[in-house]
This record gives sequence, structure tokens and C-alpha cells, in this order.
Amino acid sequence: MSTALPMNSSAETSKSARSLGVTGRRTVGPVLLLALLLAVPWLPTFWVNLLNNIGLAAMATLGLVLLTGVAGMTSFGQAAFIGLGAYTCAWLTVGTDVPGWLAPIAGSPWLALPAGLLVTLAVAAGLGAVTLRLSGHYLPLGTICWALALFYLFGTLESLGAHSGLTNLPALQIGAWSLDQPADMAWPIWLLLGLALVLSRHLLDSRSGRALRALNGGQAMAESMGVPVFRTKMAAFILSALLAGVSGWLYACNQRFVSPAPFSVTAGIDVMFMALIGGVGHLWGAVAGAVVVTLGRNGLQDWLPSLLGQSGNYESVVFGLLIIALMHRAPNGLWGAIHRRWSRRVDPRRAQPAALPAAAPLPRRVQPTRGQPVLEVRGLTRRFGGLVANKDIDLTLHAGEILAVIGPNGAGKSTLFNQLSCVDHPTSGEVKFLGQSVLGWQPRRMAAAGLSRTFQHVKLLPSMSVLDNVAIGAHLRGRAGLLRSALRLDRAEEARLLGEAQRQLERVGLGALSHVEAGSLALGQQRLVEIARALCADPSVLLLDEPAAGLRLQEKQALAELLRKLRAEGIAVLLVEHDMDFVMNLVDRVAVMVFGEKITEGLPAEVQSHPKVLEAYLGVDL
Ligand SMILES: Nc1ncnc2c1ncn2[C@@H]1O[C@H](COP(=O)(O)OP(=O)(O)OP(=O)(O)O)[C@@H](O)[C@H]1O
Repeated sequence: MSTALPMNSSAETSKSARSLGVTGRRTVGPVLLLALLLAVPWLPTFWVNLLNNIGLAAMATLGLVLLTGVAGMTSFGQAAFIGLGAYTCAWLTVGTDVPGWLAPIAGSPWLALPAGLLVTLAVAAGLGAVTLRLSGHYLPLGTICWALALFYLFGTLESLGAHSGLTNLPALQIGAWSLDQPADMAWPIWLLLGLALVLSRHLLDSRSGRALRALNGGQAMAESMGVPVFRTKMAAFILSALLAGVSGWLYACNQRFVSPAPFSVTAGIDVMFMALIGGVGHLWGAVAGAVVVTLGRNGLQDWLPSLLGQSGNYESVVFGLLIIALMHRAPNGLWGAIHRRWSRRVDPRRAQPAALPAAAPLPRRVQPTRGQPVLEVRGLTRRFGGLVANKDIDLTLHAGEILAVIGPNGAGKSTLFNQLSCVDHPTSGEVKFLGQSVLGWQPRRMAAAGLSRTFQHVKLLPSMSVLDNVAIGAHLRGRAGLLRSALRLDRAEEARLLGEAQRQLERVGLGALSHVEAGSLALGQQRLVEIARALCADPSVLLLDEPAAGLRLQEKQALAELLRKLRAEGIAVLLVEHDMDFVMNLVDRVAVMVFGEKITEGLPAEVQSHPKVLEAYLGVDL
């Protein structure tokens, strides 16, 4: 299994990374796991119990890594989902009020697993529907609310044994083998954890994984690339809850006793600590965090009383201080520190990106005929309170032309772009795309219709590879979902998507840098990566917000050449740009905006000598 990182897919997840020696490291995980399991019969029971606790905690923490580190959502309710898995198992196997219709599955801990997952899925879907629309601090606060609610529910429902819980759960059986000892339970715990790590790794190296990671790049970017943001958030939330549910089921089978205390909000905070300490951006961070927190707490409980006396509970205080110190020293967690140390030894820019598997090109969309109006803007007005950012704007963009929108800072150009890509909606007026009104459309629908864009402030995922960043643009050209991706049934499609991403990178002149982290590129190169990402969607219309900003002269010339080629292919390009040389030598027409209004529109030469334009730019009153 790879030690690869979900957030840092660059050097490790791209195939190119193999040249950096990842293949060898991929075998370390399974070999260690097997050695551990084979050693279990010789370990004292105390250590086997610790090992099992680490495995159980790592499983739930893995869910939080996917939710928080990968998808960017914070939850303190993970322990409540562990509780759901555990209590479902306990209630179905020893509950006294299990209804008759559940009789066929009652009493079997094996059948309690799918049942527990169903319950977890249903509860997570319900809670996700009400909390995932919250943003900022409200989301974690929301998770605390329902975590508290579930905790008190576990402790008050008589059928769940209230505060005393449910006891004497049957042991798992495999044929004649009863898994009634901790040493027996180490097998299902660690094998399931290994499986979860492998499936998560597969998932992250896929179209669905890129969609999950795109959530971290902001809602506007993800939606504009065709990622259904809310659905993807829900998927991450449910996936994370299901991993906690499996952990809860294993916990119940291991302890054979379930009570509310281990599923409190405090326990949820502990899971968050494990993720942060291990490295919330790394799958193996879940295991590292579980090891450190479990062993650390245990060690402190043993050593502190002999050092500081029995009178106070200093363990939590010292543990808290150690965590703060660790966060100062290793803000990306232990696994993050290990990864950084390793990647310093290898310069990915010197490594050759490995060849991608040969794959047929993706089908192209039918492009509108040259000269056909693709975007028609009529009377577009956007007010922000008393400020009129766009006022009564008319504009038409045709297939196969490059139109520039220029204007001083604050003229309303980005506001116009946001409305054209449906990231924002006009106060009044109309936008038509290929003759169809886009009123009320979401950016995703606009992307599907054939409009792709870049952003004034680059929106890349800096720790992800350039290739993966670009492949996000091809999201709507693939179909594979979470399950197919996790089971690696998406490889043919994935090869085509990555092939397309590589082609677009070569088109913008960055083919040789596909495997490096996007954040390591210069700003100008990052803008080119955004253009490649937009091209990956096979657009009919390309909106480029300041594409030449930060580019060197040669890069600008290459970009101008690329845009001319796109124009020749019949693509319509609308760009906002401050570099007048770049604009005037490239575009067919120029629209000039000042204080939210379009003051003129015409050929570059006409616009350059227009008195109103001179006045706006030079402050000359003519
Ligand atoms: N969400 C918003 N809420 C309130 N005011 C906004 C919002 N977005 C933009 N504005 C205001 O609208 C005006 C136009 O902003 P916009 O960013 O569209 O200008 P611009 O021409 O793109 O400027 P620049 O070239 O500096 O990027 C500015 O005064 C800006 O402060």
C-alpha cells in the first residue's frame, strides 16, 4: 500500500511518481501489516488491546481525513457515528425489544454490519442535509450540536440500556473460529483498516477523488468545473460516517459491551486530534495520529503519577501542551513532516514524468458555427446594495472571435465575468448562451453547456499535481462514481481523462511539469495551468480573467499564439486583461468599461483613439 497523500497527490499519486521510488514504498504497508498480524499471538494481551484500539481509532480518523483534510469540512461528530455503528450492532444482537420484522437478522453480529452501515448512512444523509449548507464556523458548531444530541440519545434510550449500555454481545464467528479474544479481533480490525486505506487511496486517484479535493479550492471553482458541490460534500460526509460506523461495529464486536461514554463530543474531539497530529492531509496520517494519541495517552497515564504524584489528573494538561508543541513544530502533522523531509531529498522537477497509459482521446462537443452568436448580454445590471457594479450592459460574443473587456480597476469586469459564468446572477437584464436564457442556471450547468473559465485570483489546489489540477476540468467528460473509482473499475476512463489533461498541458507549454505540485509553479505558470484546466472541458466559450498577468514576454507571446489557434478552431474567447499591448495585438474587438458601464466597443485601433477611453485611462478631459 502506498504511503501516498491525498492532498499531495503530485509526486506520489501521479504515475510519474513511480520514477521517484514510490513503487517500493507501496509494498511497505502490506508487509508491515502482515508482520504485525503474524506477531499478534506472541504479544501480551495488553499490547494486543492497544493495537486493536489503535486500529479502531485509525479507521474513524481515516474518515475524518477524507472529510476534513481532503474535502475541507470540519466535524467534531465522528465519535457519534462510531456510536451508531456500535449501538446498532449491540441492539440487534442483544436488544430485548428488536421488532419481529428484524428477527431474520437479529442475533448475528455479521448481519449487524450492513444494518449498522444502513443506519449510519440514513442518519448521516439526514444530518448532512441540514448541516452541510452551513459555512465557516457554523459547520463545526452544527456537528457539535448533533453529536451532543446523539450522545444524549444513546444515554437515555431504555432500549439501548441507557447509561449502563448493552452487555454480553456475541463474539464474531468464522466457521468454528470464535473471535472472542483480542488477538482474534486484531485480524478483522487491521484487515478492514488496510482495505479502507487501499480503497481510499484508489478513490483519491480518480475523477471522484479530484472532485472531493476540488471542494478545498472553493465552491466557485468546483462548480465552474462541473463538480456538483453539495452532492460531493454529502458523499464525503457519508463516506466519513460509514468508516466511523465500521469502526463502531468492530468496537462492539471487540468489547462485546457498549455504553455511551466512548461516543461523546470529547471523544469526537479526540478523533480530530488524531487527524491533526497524524496529518489531516494524508491517509497514513490517520494511522500515525491513532498510534501517537493512543500510545501517548497510555504512556502519560502510566508515567505521570510516578513523576507528579497521584493527587491530580495531569494527563490531560500535559497531553494538551504536547499537542500544542507538536502543532508548532509540525503544522501538517507527523506524516506531513515525514513527507516533507522525504520530498526534500527528491526534486520532482528533475524527475521525468512517466508516460501515461495510451488511451483514445475523449469525444469532442459539436462546436457552434463560426460567426454564430454564442453569448448575448442585454441590459445586464448588477447592484451590490447601493453600488451599481454593472449598469445596463449589452455585449455579443461570436464563435471564432476574441473579445477583450478592458477598463480601470473596479470597472466591473470580474462582476460581469461572474454573471456570464453563472457564479453570480444579475439584478436585471438577460444573458443568453447559444440562444438559450441562462436565468437561474448554476455554474455547473453553464460548464456542461460549453462555457469554461479561469479566475482573476488563481484557484488551483497547490499541493495537488499539475496534471490532477488540470484533470478537474474534464470532470463532466467522465462518469465514474465513488464506488467504481474505489474498486478501480474506472481505469480506462481515468486514462482518457488524464490523457486529455496531459494534452492540454502540452498545449499551454507545461507538459513537462505535469507531475510537480501546482503550488510550486510561478504565478504566470499557474495561470497557464488554469487555462489548460478550462480547455480540458472542451469548451465553446472560454472566459479568461487576466490570463497574461504575471507572464513573461515569451510566455505572453506563446499564450497569444495559443489563443489565436483556439480562435481558428472556432472557440470564442472573452478576456479581461490590463496588458494593453497583449490585448491590442491579439483581439478582434474591445469593449471598454468604466464605473460599471460599457462606454464603447469596437476594433482595437478605434477604441485606442476613442476620447472617452483616453479620458478614462489617462484622466484627460477631452
Ligand atoms: N460581492 C460584492 N459585494 C459588494 N461589492 C462588490 C462585490 N463584488 C464586486 N464589488 C464591487 O463592484 C465593483 C466592481 O468590482 P469588479 O471586481 O467587478 O471590478 P474589476 O473591473 O474586475 O476590477 P479589477 O480590475 O480591479 O479586478 C467594485 O467597486 C467592487 O468593490
